[in-house]
Amino acid sequence: MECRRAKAYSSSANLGSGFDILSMAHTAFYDIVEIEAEYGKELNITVEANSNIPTEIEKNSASYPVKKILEDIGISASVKIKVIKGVPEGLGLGSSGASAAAAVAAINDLFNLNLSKNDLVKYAMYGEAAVTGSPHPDNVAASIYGGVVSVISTNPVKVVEIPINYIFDILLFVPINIKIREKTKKAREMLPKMVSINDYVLNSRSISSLILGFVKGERDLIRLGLNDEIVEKARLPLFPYYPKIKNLALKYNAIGACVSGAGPSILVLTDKMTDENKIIEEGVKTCKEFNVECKVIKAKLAGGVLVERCY
Ligand SMILES: Nc1ncnc2c1ncn2[C@@H]1O[C@H](COP(=O)(O)OP(=O)(O)OP(=O)(O)O)[C@@H](O)[C@H]1O
Ligand SMILES: N[C@@H](CCO)C(=O)O
Repeated sequence: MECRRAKAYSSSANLGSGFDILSMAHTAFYDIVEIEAEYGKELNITVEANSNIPTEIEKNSASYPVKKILEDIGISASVKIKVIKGVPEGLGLGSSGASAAAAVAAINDLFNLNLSKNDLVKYAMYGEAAVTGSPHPDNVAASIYGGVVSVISTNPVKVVEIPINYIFDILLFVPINIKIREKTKKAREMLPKMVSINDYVLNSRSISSLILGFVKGERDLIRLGLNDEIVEKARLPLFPYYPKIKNLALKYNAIGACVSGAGPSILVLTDKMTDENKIIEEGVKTCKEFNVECKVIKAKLAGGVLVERCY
């Protein structure tokens, strides 16, 4: 039996107004997916995990993309998938996406499929569909590529890595006593079907400012860009502490703050001008005011998915 082990990092999607477009991989957490396989008469996939995630093939974000790849290519094999969760689930940290990213990278290497990174993203999106009912591409793109990415097309999938020319650190406020079942699915149902032209313009300005800020290495543009008028506002009941945390992050001179993915975690970008300790101290107190216990994780930008042989 051949075996591959892949490691994929957590991610924060959206980055303000880049809903389903922008995402950032970070070193906060990672998932490992090990896949063992041997050719057989028919396709048979089993999943085991070290946490309470579903192990039905079509409901697990690691196994469903693997099934899709092997069916499309026409490979009959007996496949054992082991998911070792490191990214906490349902907290807006791209947990389902990290498993999907690791799984597609492992199966690609195991069967020498030579799929491009965009193909890996395409298949990993099935993992998100399995979990949330919609194949959002942003988390899986960041976990596969690493760094900060922009998904500029989904049909066909095209992901662009954004050159980052400003050095920053990452703080994540992670609520540890909130558990919302099918959180991303619910958060997507909260979104408006129509938006005003005014909000559309404001969001377009923010997204262009953020991308230009990263590329040109201009702090002020990144700060201006980390804003959203549509998605974060519609989902505010899921993270009522967010406006207060964002205000104090800006008060203590963070570069900016936004909701991490569909929440409830909050992403704060900092640099040497930021009073991080104050943000952490007052941010944790703010969470408590809302009866939420927040753990603060410091992280850096992470690289893309890595695959090795299992020994
Ligand atoms: N391999 C997997 N890893 C993590 N969650 C999984 C996996 N397979 C299925 N799930 C289910 O998906 C849900 C987590 O997905 P959800 O979209 O709510 O969170 P997330 O991926 O952490 O957040 P976000 O997409 O906002 O970053 C949980 O209910 C979990 O049981
Ligand atoms: N773009 C997705 C990311 C989920 O992590 C959403 O906000 O629903």
